[in-house]
Amino acid sequence: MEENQPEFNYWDTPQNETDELLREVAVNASEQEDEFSLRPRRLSEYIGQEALKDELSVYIAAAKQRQEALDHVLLFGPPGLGKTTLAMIIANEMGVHLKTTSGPAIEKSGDLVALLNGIEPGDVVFIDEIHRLPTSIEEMLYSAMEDFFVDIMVGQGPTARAVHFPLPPFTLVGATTRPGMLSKPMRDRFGIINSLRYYQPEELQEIVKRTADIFETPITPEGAYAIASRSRGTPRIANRLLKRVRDFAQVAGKPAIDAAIVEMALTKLRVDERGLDEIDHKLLQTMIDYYEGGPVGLNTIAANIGEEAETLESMVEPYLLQIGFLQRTPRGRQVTPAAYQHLGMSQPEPK
Ligand SMILES: Nc1ncnc2c1ncn2[C@@H]1O[C@H](COP(=O)(O)OP(=O)(O)OP(=O)(O)O)[C@@H](O)[C@H]1O
Repeated sequence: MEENQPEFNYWDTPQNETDELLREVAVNASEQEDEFSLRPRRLSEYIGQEALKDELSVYIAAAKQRQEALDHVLLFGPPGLGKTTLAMIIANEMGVHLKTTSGPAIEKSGDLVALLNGIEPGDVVFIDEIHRLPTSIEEMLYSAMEDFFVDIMVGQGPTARAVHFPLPPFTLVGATTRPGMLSKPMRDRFGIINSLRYYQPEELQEIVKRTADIFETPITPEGAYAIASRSRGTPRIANRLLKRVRDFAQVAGKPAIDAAIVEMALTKLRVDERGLDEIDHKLLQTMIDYYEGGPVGLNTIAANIGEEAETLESMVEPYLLQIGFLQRTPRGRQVTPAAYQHLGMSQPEPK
């Protein structure tokens, strides 16, 4: 660090916007309280993703033995598969603090400094939706990740000055649903890169049973399996469906959640036996009714059904691709024979 550069204290800088940031964190915290209590806290309680868990447990043990910060970790995969939960577990297993934020919440260099201010050696900093960081912040992160410092400009015009902000070694855990949108230099700075895959129904069944235990709600194995098989391979959806089915079971005076009440509740919620909901049906039906099943571009589909193309691409389409109901072709998306069959429709003859 150059000698004439003053130590920067974010909290003393005029016009800081930390209040805004803290308010945002408080709102998010109350929304996430319920989810937080469902999150497993140790790697051994985290169900499924066996290969990823095996790998991580070696890296964590090695880093702890060397008394070093864990290498930076990049997790990618569709929403709700447990990336945030894993970041919390990593911090827990390493025995360090966790600071969390998301890409869109960091707009200015001051936001990044506020995030990194006060971290202790080895701490975990979690950035969800890391692909949505502004480019200027991403570039500042390079030095933070590689050499543990950030340089920022403070003030404007002739009084502007660069301030060097040293950091202790820390672990950045980045999560993204869109790995392709991450720049190569950013990607290259992560030592551990791993994807999360959709869960098998048996794994989700275990997650549902675990959550039902936490809620002290009796559930039969068949009931748990019925929820699991309609949860699009996604724990967050499994937990959400369980909460709704629990309401139906309670009002119906059922002593335990069984397959019959799941069937009744999920039919009412318009979740079909493959876990497709209204938006999936709307997407497939629009492609079939107006575009003979495709190929048709995602933007065109999005405009037709009144959804953002990005929402379709990151939240809706991955599961439809995974179960083979949609196909990506160079000319756009195409509905597959399996989807026609599921919808009880016959596929038009190719022209
Ligand atoms: N492997 C797992 N075992 C048990 N519960 C899990 C597992 N993975 C996720 N969950 C539960 O599913 C919910 C969603 O997980 P989480 O928020 O970590 O997903 P995510 O991938 O980070 O999603 P997003 O990226 O959208 O934040 C949480 O309530 C968590 O407790």
